Amino acid sequence: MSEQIYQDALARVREIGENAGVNAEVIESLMHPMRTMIASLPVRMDDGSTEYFTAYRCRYNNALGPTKGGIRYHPEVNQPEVQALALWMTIKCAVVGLPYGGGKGGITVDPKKLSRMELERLSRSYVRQMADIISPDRDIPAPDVYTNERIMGWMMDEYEHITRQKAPGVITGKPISLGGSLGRDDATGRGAYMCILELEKKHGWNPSDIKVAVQGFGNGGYHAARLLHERGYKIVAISDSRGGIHSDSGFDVPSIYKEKQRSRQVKAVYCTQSVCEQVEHNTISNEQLLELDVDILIPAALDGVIGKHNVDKIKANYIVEVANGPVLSDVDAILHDKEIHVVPDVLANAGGVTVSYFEWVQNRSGYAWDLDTVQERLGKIMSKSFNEVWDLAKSENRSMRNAAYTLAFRRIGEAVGAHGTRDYFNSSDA
Ligand SMILES: NC(=O)C1=CN([C@@H]2O[C@H](COP(=O)(O)OP(=O)(O)OC[C@H]3O[C@@H](n4cnc5c(N)ncnc54)[C@H](OP(=O)(O)O)[C@@H]3O)[C@@H](O)[C@H]2O)C=CC1
Ligand SMILES: O=C(O)CCC(=O)C(=O)O
Repeated sequence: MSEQIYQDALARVREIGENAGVNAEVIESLMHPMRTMIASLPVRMDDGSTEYFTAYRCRYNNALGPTKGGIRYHPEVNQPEVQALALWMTIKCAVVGLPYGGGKGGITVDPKKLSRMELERLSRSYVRQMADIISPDRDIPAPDVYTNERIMGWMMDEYEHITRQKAPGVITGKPISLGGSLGRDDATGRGAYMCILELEKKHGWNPSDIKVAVQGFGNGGYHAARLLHERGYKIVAISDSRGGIHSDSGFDVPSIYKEKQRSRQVKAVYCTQSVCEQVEHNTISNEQLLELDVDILIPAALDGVIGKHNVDKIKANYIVEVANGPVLSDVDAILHDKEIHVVPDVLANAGGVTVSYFEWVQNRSGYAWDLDTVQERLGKIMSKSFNEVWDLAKSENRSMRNAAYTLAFRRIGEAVGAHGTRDYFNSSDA
C-alpha cells in the first residue's frame, strides 16, 4: 500500500475527467479532499502501558449526500491511502446512484497483535476522537479490511454514549441485534457475483467452463468465491495474507472456509461432516495467483497489486475488482489494449455500500426488511448499474472503468450545479 496510491487515483480522475463532458471545475473539485482528520489514539494496553495509534477519517466530497465509507485497521494505513479510498467511495456511490458522498477512515495498527479488550478500547477511542465529524446525517462509517460487525457495534455504542441518544444510523455493518441489516454480511461478494451473472448472460457462459482465481479470503473474497462455487464456477485458486493454493480441477469453497475458520489458514482440503482431508494442489504465492491462466481474476485483498511490474504476465480475460484499487492507473490503457476487461471496484464491490445504505434507511425508518427484500433490491441496483456502465462502454468504446467514472462525474456535476450559486467549492462542510 504505497503512499503513491492517492496520486495514482488523482491521475486517473484527471485523465478520465478530460473526456467525460463535465465542467472542469467539477473535476478539479474531485482533486481536493474536503477534510481529513488525523488523530492520535491513546490506548491502555492489557499490561498497563499506554500505546498511541495514528487514526484518520477523510470526508472527501459531499455533493451527493452525507459522506460514507469504511474504516480500515492495517499496519500500512496512511493518509494518502485513506484519501484515495475516500475518493473511490465518492465515485462508487455516484455510480450506483446512492444519496451519499465519499469518506473513509483507518488506523495504522496490526489488529492481529491486539487482545480483544485492546481492540475494543482502540475502537472506542477512534469514535471519541472522530465524534465531531461522524453522525447519521454527516459521515457514516462501516467495515473495511480487518474491521467487522463486532467493531461496528462497539463504535455505535461509544457514539451513543457520547451523544446520550440512540443513533443506529451513525454506522452500518452492525450486528443485527443492534440494528444491522440482514444481507450486509455477504453484500460485497454478492454484488460482485451479481456483476459476474450479468457477464454470464452477455457471453452465454457455462459456469463449469469458467476458471476463477480469488486473491484474499475475507469478507469480500470469501462470499464472492462461495456464491460462484454454488453456481458451478470452478474456483481454481484462493489465497490469504500467507499465500495461496491452486488446482485446475477446482476447490470446494465451503471446506476451505471451514478449515480457515479453524486454523486461520487457507488449506487445500475437502471436508466431510467429521473430517477435513488434504486434496491435490500446488502452493502458490499471491503474486503467482495474479498470473494464473484463468477466465476471471478476483483481487479481493489490497490495492496496487497489478501495475507495470506484472501487467505483461496477467492472463485472465476479466478482472473483477472486489478490492479497492487493485489495478494501478498506468496500466488501464495496457489492459484495455490487451482486451483484458476490468469490472472496476467502483461497480464490482458496490454491493457492500448499497446494503449499508439499506441498513441506514431501515435505521431511519425504524422498520427492518427481510432478507429477500434486501437481496432483491440489491439485485435491481447492481443489474441496472452494471448495464448502464456496460452500455456506455460499448457505445463509446470506453473501458468499463472509464464508463463508470464518466457516469459518476456527470451525476456529481449535476448535483454541484443543482446546489446553486453559492460558492460550493469553498464551503458546504455539512
Ligand atoms: N468489507 C466490505 O464491505 C468491503 C470491502 N471492500 C474491499 O475489499 C477488500 C478486502 O476487504 P475485506 O474482504 O472486507 O477484508 P477482510 O479483512 O475481511 O479480509 C481481508 C482478506 O485479505 C487477505 N489479505 C491481507 N493481506 C493480503 C495480501 N497481502 N495478499 C493477499 N491477501 C491478503 C486477508 O488474509 P488473512 O485472513 O490471512 O488476514 C483476508 O483474507 C479491500 O480492498 C476492501 O477495501 C470493498 C467494498 C466493501
Ligand atoms: O459499507 C459502506 O458504507 C462502505 C464500504 C466500503 O468501505 C467500500 O465500499 O469500500
